[in-house]
Amino acid sequence: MSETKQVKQFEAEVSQLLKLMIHSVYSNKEIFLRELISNASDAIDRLRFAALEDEELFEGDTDLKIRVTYDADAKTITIADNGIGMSRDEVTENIGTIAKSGTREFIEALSGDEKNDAMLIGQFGVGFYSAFMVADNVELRTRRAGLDASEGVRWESKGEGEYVIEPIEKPNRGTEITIHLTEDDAELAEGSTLRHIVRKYSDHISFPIEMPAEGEDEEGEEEGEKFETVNQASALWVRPRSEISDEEYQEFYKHVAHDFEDPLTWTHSKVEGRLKFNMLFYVPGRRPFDMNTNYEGKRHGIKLYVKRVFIMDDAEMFMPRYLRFVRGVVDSDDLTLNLSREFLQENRIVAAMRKTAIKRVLDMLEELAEDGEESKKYQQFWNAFGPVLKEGVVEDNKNRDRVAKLLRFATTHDDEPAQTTSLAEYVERMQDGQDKIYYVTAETFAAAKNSPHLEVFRDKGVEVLLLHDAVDEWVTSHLAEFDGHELQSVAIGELDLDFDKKDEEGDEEDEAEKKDETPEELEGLIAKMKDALGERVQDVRVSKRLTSSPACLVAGEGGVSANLDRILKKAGEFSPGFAPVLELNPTHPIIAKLTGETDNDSFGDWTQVLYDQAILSEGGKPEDPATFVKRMNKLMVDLMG
Ligand SMILES: Nc1ncnc2c1ncn2[C@@H]1O[C@H](COP(=O)(O)OP(=O)(O)OP(=O)(O)O)[C@@H](O)[C@H]1O
Repeated sequence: MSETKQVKQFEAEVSQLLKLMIHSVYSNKEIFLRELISNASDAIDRLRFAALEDEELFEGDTDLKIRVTYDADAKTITIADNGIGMSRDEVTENIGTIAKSGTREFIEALSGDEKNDAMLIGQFGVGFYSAFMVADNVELRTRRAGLDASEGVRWESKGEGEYVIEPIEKPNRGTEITIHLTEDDAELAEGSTLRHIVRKYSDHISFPIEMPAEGEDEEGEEEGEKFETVNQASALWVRPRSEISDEEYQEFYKHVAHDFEDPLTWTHSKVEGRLKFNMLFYVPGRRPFDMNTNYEGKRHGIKLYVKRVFIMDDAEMFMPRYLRFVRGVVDSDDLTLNLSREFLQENRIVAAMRKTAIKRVLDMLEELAEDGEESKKYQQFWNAFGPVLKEGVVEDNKNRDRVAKLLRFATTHDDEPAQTTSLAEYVERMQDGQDKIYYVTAETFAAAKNSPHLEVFRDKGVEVLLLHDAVDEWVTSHLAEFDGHELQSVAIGELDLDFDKKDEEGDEEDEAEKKDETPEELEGLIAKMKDALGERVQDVRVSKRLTSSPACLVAGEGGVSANLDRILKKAGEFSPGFAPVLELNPTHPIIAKLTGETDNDSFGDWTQVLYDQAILSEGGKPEDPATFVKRMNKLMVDLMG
């Protein structure tokens, strides 16, 4: 153990962040206090939880609280808590580095432009380091609960690349942070200012936040020594909704979600049936810096409390994966205090609570999706978390229909990448006699939008959903129908868009007509092409899809689309394989030319090129690109004569 005084360098990322803090033009500097109080409250929560197992950790002091004191002359503010505290290793680990996910993305996003970067601070949230927005020196004294008084740690930094760490004697457990204010921010060290800031941002903290009694107490000879609680000091989520202001809900969100920005919406309910519990759930206003890791709900998902006592962060058993963007608190009166994660995963009470939790979150999203001013917010939600919510169609059988109603898509109706159309809107716009919901899947929006499979749909004005998220293939394979209308890929199976005829002439005649579809003069061509393509195709036939392209590939009935085949292969998963059908557009000049082609080699080249082009045009890659190019060049030279 290194029990000496050491000067250490911050990690490069921390240094960069600190520089940003020190030169910050972030307009809302006072929130540093909210961040430090939020950390203090978490530390007390963690102590109380650890003490469930080992009461000794209280060290005889169960009066859990946070104290904010100040010294106007010395220009300091001190925030002290009697929470869990930190060991020397923990200080180095937590305060010298940033373990937070998304840090790299955040640093990369910094532009050097102060205003822009200040906005990013707001999106990223910097916790402890926000102290450097108002301080030219920060001092932290801490001792981990249960360790000897001699194992206290003092940490100090000016925020300029290095910090000092040394052992101190600290009789009482917990953490004290002293902010040495800069000249510009010195006026913060004043009673009524601090009181105001605490009430504004930290009123919801469930532990008492004490400050020296002042002002009200005119007689106060002992001013400065008497303390009073300045916040409500009760768990916000157990208070009646009618008594909580929007601002309080918003500040509480920032505390639980470690977010600097307001949430988009929330739902708060008290359940008092067979089971008793409180739930408060929020939808964040934007997607976290790194969708993939933070998103998984690491650390800042749902907090579980049992009878007001904090039990754990990320109580993922209360929320299905597709709702992992939800942040908030669950507080049960029925669970016991000593429980493990494993126990909770299997628990009947938890299962019942989870069911209600899902229902509440879906209610909240439905409300947000309803018309009016709120629907803009729903769009904001969808843009941030749409791809995650979509997983619900696959994951949650019971709520599939509810989730389906919440989905939003880009479509050929406006040909814009923004996903704004609901399935209900699509159904409303369906043509007379149309009974299916058509969609195309591709890797990008552009590939979907320009897919040759859409030609006849565009011609006839039939709307098609343009899907290009990887998850869409799974969504469509699990969502067989919506509102009685089957979902149909435009790239799978045969196609019949003659809605009007069907209405007038009835199905039987229509069937008869369908069988008779290949004109005689094309039969020879088709047979020759099948021959030329061999195993590359399952079949060659005349297309009902194409109006301007010469050919396209579609999956046979019951087959997987080319897009899904590519996704599976890329992910190293088994694909049942794409056994394509090559469809031809008999009105295209190339097809007309091929009908009269007598040179077998040239016919073979044309056929292979058509096939490879069909792959390219829907976003795929020819199996043998070099041969494709060679053939193209040969044909071009031939044509040039
Ligand atoms: N008062 C405290 N008592 C004990 N540990 C603390 C205290 N303040 C901070 N820490 C430790 O330092 C870590 C880093 O704190 P910091 O505020 O930088 O980030 P955070 O709270 O983890 O996340 P965020 O940046 O999202 O707020 C915390 O996770 C905690 O382990």
